[in-house]
Amino acid sequence: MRDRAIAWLAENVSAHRLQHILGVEQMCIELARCHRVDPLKAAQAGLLHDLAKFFKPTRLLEIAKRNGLEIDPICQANPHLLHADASAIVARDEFGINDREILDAICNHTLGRPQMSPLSCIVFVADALEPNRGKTPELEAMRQVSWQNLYKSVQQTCDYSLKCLVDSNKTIHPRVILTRNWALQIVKKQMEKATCNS
Ligand SMILES: Nc1ncnc2c1ncn2[C@@H]1O[C@H](COP(=O)(O)OP(=O)(O)O)[C@@H](O)[C@H]1O
Repeated sequence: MRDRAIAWLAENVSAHRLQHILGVEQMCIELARCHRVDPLKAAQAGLLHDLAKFFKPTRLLEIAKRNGLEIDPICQANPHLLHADASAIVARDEFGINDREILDAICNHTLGRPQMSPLSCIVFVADALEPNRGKTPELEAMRQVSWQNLYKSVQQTCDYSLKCLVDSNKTIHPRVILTRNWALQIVKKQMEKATCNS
């Protein structure tokens, strides 16, 4: 499957995006080993997360409608946000992926989702932090956290994405805020527990 997926990606995304995807795949494997998640599932989700990245808005809307996805007003105005759901549909239809957890991790890679699985958390943070994203001190510090605390890393990734969206004057999909609040709540509970035990 991997070779076929890479050949498919080479035809359907840019060389730069393919590098990013391979970086996500590798970081997913390493994070999965670190956080005791199935590395095979993580590798597949990482490799397939951006299959529909270069699909045109009309195609994304058409795929979403055909598959009965709910298209909220923000996705309607910015169909590119549907590339995550569309990638999961391509993963299922072109590559025979039927594992719900893998498909969900692909769907959740851009906006996250409250209560998402550890596998989804891994793909969400790897998408933002894989090495090709750059070597700024902020990203390097976030990478450190990703090995130590997956939920803290989800929260930081949401904060980072929110800052970028505000700075570039973009409409913000509220699901990333819900994801951030969910992860923050978990981190706060972890801290309370650590204080109680000390
Ligand atoms: N919460 C959000 N609200 C609105 N747009 C978003 C949100 N999160 C990401 N985006 C936008 O969606 C696009 C895809 O995001 P992402 O999958 O993280 O892309 P990339 O891998 O290119 O960084 C980006 O252009 C980003 O600005």
